[in-house]
Amino acid sequence: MTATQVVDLAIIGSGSGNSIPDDRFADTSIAIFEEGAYGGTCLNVGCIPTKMFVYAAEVAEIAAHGARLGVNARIESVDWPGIVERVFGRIDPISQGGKEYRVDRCDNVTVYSSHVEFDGTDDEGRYRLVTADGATVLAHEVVLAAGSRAVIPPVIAESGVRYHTNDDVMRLPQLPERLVIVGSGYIAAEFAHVFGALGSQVSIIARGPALLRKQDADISNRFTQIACDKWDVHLETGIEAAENLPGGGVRLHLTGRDGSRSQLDADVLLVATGRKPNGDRLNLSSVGVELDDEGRVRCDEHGRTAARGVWTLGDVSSPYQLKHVANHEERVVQANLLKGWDADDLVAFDHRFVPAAVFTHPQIASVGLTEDEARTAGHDITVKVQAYGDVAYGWAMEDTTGFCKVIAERGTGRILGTHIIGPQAPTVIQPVIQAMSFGQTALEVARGQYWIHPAMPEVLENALLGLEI
Ligand SMILES: Cc1cc2nc3c(=O)[nH]c(=O)nc-3n(C[C@H](O)[C@H](O)[C@H](O)COP(=O)(O)OP(=O)(O)OC[C@H]3O[C@@H](n4cnc5c(N)ncnc54)[C@H](O)[C@@H]3O)c2cc1C
Ligand SMILES: NC(=O)c1ccc[n+]([C@@H]2O[C@H](COP(=O)([O-])OP(=O)(O)OC[C@H]3O[C@@H](n4cnc5c(N)ncnc54)[C@H](O)[C@@H]3O)[C@@H](O)[C@H]2O)c1
Repeated sequence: MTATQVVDLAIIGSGSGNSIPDDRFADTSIAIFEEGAYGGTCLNVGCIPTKMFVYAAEVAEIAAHGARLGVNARIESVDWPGIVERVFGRIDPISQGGKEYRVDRCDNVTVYSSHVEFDGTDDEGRYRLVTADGATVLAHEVVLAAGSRAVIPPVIAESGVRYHTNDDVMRLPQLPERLVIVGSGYIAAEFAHVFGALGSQVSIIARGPALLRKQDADISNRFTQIACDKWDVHLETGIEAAENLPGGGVRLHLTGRDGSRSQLDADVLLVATGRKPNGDRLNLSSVGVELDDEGRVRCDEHGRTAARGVWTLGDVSSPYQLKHVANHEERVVQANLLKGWDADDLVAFDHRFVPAAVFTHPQIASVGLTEDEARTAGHDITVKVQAYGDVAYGWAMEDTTGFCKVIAERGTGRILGTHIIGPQAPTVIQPVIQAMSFGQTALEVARGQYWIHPAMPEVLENALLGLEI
């Protein structure tokens, strides 16, 4: 495509950005640019496929540990290629269908399947967008919804070693016998569970003294203990060099905290060392849009950048790299586009109580401040840690490691944070997210409603009741 198209609105990225055009934009001419799989990270290489693998891993985990409950089960085999086919046999058509819908059924939308960058503005102040395959689009307004990408540490990137990221590890043709994961955050914890439960020997290389260090310290410590018991975890370990082994496989040369050196061989290397916002690949300086010190596009609480008419949302600019946040920001920007740049009733992002979950094993969920953050912020706090094993459903599961930790303000009972590690943690935590969002105190949540007996959320009810307010 080489002609110049003029549009009212350009959207860069088809993840959450693809949800902007709805019936209210029927009279708006729109260009959507997508250089990768249509639908973005969450659908194609993120939340959705990972959780489909996680669920299979949960089933394997339960079967493997049934004997504890008197159910002697055995995993005969894991059909990895079958799982891959099932997951992507479902997802790929959704991505394809999403693109076809925009191309074939939305007359006001043009999809450009190419990388795009800004090239300043024209004489009329319209933004000039140029694609890698030669198209030029002039847009009155632009939404940056370009997401983020995996960061690869230079020692790995420059070594020439074969490595995978979340982009391709879920499509490996075979389950690797030995998988080494570099990194110790969300992606490392989730894939360690997936591959470990399905039968790979998993090694984790963590540069810090614990895994999931951004979590509350009690959660991070508990998870690290559990992980060290089932995986080959190397804490406080650096990577000095990486190389391909003849005949396949990789070798990492490691250095311990005490300066000791060792080697680790694996069939597959997965890199999970954080994600970088894609704003550095848009030539934003040509239109006066800035990145902050962490590489995120700077914007105000309404999603407006420094360039009039250029809005932003999701991983490319948000302090939270989470799909529910990207979707929320998309709804805010969508509403504000309809109101107009200068409207005095623009909607604002609500980042007050952003929850998150790590779908590892055991599952982890959190909202609000950690205990350390609450103390550092000077709150007078009361903390209750309630073990799953001390409530009825926890007995049923013979759970020995899960707990729910609630942090509240002494005197008022205002809930400041909640952190859960244990079965169904992302589901169990939801009443607290609701309570914090609507300003209910710990006692109001605990005693202002019934809690189904003997269901898992009783662990949360008891934690709330145990606070010394
Ligand atoms: C493995 C993994 C698991 C995850 N699991 C969860 C989870 O369970 N729960 C959760 O809340 N979050 C999860 N996330 C995070 C979540 O996926 C992201 O926060 C979310 O998808 C961000 O949406 P977005 O619309 O901002 O960006 P994206 O969905 O990444 O969309 C941006 C799109 O822009 C395109 N693009 C970028 N630059 C250009 C350009 N210059 N030209 C053309 N196209 C461009 C990209 O190809 C991409 O498709 C996970 C992430 C990963 C990696
Ligand atoms: N369930 C979910 O919601 C979910 C799941 C996966 C990913 N995500 C999102 O995607 C983001 C990216 O995930 P992630 O796990 O890559 O990032 P992360 O920020 O969770 O963890 C990155 C890890 O890499 C380590 N690290 C960074 N640089 C390193 C280096 N040079 N050498 C060795 N280790 C290094 C860090 O210490 C940390 O342990 C997450 O922050 C999260 O927002 C969310």
